[in-house]
Amino acid sequence: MTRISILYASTEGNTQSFVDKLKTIAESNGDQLEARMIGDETEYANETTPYVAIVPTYLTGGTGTGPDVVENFTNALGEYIEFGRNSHYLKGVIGSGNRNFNVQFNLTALRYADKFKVPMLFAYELRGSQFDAVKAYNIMKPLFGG
Ligand SMILES: Cc1cc2nc3c(=O)[nH]c(=O)nc-3n(C[C@H](O)[C@H](O)[C@H](O)COP(=O)(O)O)c2cc1C
Repeated sequence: MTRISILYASTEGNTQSFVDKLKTIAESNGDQLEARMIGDETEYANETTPYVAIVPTYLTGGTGTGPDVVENFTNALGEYIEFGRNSHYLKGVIGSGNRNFNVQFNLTALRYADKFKVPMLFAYELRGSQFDAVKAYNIMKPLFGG
């Protein structure tokens, strides 16, 4: 049995829906998936075991990709990863967004991967399909020894 650990942000429920799909897939494979949502109310804590971050994209400002871009709603997750030694346990980032945003698609996850020097594991759109969730699960599982 593999134990997969996820920290995620979800403002409108799409990422929550994707995480729920991942949980069902993990359970049907005899694995465990622990997922914690990180929001403005979350107390900082020291992570002591590996995890993957799943983050949607909410950006405004400038050209969308330059230095003047502003991250909205998902900052709490980024700050939580920055806290203490938490970034040392981050194994990679899964991101989402809406392709209507063109070059800004999935940009927050790309920015996190760059900032924390971890792989950008997988990207999907909105709630993600069952196929997306299976792919993401298969990419994540080996990172937890599975
Ligand atoms: C105000 C706003 C800004 C957004 N900006 C982006 C963006 O820059 N790039 C992108 O790919 N998706 C963008 N999206 C789409 C969201 O990332 C997408 O709907 C995502 O699934 C939301 O996840 P959540 O429901 O878990 O919060 C934006 C959505 C909103 C409402």
